[in-house]
Amino acid sequence: MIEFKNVHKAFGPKQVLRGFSLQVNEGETMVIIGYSGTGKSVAIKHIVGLLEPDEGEVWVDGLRVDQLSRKDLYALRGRIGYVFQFAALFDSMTIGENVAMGLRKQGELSESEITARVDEALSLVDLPDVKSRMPAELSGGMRKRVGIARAIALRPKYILYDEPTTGLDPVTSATIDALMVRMREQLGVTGIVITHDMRSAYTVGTRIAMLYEGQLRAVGTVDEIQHSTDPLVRQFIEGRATLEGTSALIGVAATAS
Ligand SMILES: Nc1ncnc2c1ncn2[C@@H]1O[C@H](COP(=O)(O)OP(=O)(O)OP(=O)(O)O)[C@@H](O)[C@H]1O
Repeated sequence: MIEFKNVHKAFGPKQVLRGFSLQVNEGETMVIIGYSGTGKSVAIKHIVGLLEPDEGEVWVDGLRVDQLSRKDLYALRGRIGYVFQFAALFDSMTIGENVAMGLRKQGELSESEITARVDEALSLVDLPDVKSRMPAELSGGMRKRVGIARAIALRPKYILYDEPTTGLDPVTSATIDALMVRMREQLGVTGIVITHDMRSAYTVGTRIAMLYEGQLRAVGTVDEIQHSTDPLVRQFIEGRATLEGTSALIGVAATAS
């Protein structure tokens, strides 16, 4: 289980998280939605200790992340796959080497075991034949899938996906969505997905949380969020424009006119 408890985080004078609390249970895929710059990426970076809270706590499997020794933090990171927004593959390495990198770093498997894991991970993302290719030879969508393969090669308990479908065409996005569902259903991976794409949120989420002004605004099943009566949630999920400083209700009027 992953739990944020009243997390505050500022960068200089800029207060980003202002008492964010959220519980992510085992086996679920929690989608986090919210306006740009509201702190979604900042929140999930706390899970792997890339950021530390100014106040509040982040717990993973009963461990308080900011109080772990370096060694325990590395062990925790081994259980958490992180798929970054820009599937940052190393351009000078083959796809196979990219996927193997985390396993080599862990130093626990023999070369033949690593090869087997890389093959397995690439088949799981339906890219069995790209091992010896270079990243530049692949499309953006394929590179995202390689990023997911690299995460699952470590057989993580959790995967954090930061905007996995941003910049992809609808068909490729649907492939990535299907893959995230597969990770949960077939491998039992617990996921957290940050996305702006509501179609993707409804497809992959077992629950959806909305972050607003550094706090949890709403959390619920897909159905609950789709039927939310909170005007801010409605405005966001319906993608309605509003002018800064105007209320959500003015947004409704503007759309209707
Ligand atoms: N290391 C950092 N130093 C200073 N400011 C930061 C740092 N990381 C994030 N921020 C700021 O915190 C705010 C929240 O950023 P974050 O990336 O979490 O937003 P987000 O909700 O994920 O947005 P988006 O949907 O656009 O990715 C932004 O204003 C960002 O500039």
